[in-house]
Amino acid sequence: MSLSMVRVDENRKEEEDPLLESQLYQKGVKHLSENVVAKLPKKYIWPVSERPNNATKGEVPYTFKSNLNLPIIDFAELEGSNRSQILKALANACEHYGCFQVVNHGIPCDVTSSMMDVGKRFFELPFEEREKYMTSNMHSPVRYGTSFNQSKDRVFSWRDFLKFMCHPLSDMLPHWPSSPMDFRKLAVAYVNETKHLFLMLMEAIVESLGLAITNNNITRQDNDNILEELKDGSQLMVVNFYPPCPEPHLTLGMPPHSDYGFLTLLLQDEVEGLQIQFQEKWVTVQPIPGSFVINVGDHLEIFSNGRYKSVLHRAIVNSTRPRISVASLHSVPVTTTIRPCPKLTTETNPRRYMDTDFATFLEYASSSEPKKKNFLESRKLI
Ligand SMILES: O=C(O)CCC(=O)C(=O)O
Ligand SMILES: [Fe+2]
Repeated sequence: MSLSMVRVDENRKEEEDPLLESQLYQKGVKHLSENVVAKLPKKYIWPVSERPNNATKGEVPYTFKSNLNLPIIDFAELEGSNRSQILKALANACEHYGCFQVVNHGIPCDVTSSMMDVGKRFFELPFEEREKYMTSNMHSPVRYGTSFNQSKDRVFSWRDFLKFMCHPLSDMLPHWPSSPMDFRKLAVAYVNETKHLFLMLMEAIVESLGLAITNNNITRQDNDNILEELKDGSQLMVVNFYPPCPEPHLTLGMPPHSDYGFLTLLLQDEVEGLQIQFQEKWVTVQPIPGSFVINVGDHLEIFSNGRYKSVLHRAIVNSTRPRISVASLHSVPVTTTIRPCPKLTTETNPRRYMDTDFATFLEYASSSEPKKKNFLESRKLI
């Protein structure tokens, strides 16, 4: 295909052949950023009200730069005499922010940096190699793609991604990319470490909800057996790649959404881009090298009967630096029903969400455009 066919002119009258043009967009933004454009193609231009605000042309759109201190949880302190204080901080973060950063989490630095590095090398492979994993099938164990849902999105997002399922590991592993050659080895180490950290965090979160968890008086009913379910639960890894964008103030790397699971463990490089909504404003999460951003997902909001809130977040892009993030999404097994924990509902605080399961979510996600917290809204009883 001749790229000149989609070269963007001054007035953004770009399309000579809509079919060729859409084929080009389907190849993703890495391809686009390497081949065309001094201006952003129309397909990526978001309505004014949804663009990153406060940015002028050519600037990196750092909205509301750093006037928020996102809670930082020192994971090592959870094991010490400060545990009850840290649990309070955790509860506060999950109730009021839906998000916190974890430092001293115990995952070796070479495991996190190798995952970032091999993710980056995957996106450096020739397109023909990456293309092998392109599919619109949401149930596929591995999926390479662009935007959010490239067969449905009317406006595209400036992101390419690689998603791979991780549970059960031995069944999933043979489907993962075989190139770069060390991809599987490094990703397995990362998957195991993040799963362990997720379970430790959930143990603390269950305790912070007032559900007994001490070794001597743990009761199955109290925590509704949730920790056991999570041990055998689903894990999805998403590597996001955001190349430099010619007009970042007009687009988004990822539109506002909440994650579906219990928690997402997000590893980001040193380039800013993640924003969370806090008190109706978009706030940039300052990367802390080696730390994880932890997002409360919809399933934890449901389990806690609305006490902990899933966080609305999005990614913005910039004109100079590529950015990578790796999200690890965790939940119960795909066949398990998710419902408010009975211990957290009372006559005066009745159940706020109806039963839901993964199948319903996947159905929803593949049939409609993601809009904010719409899925969760559709599960609300009151
Ligand atoms: O890249 C980011 O910072 C956000 C990624 C994200 O929200 C996701 O993968 O669900
Ligand atoms: Fe997300």
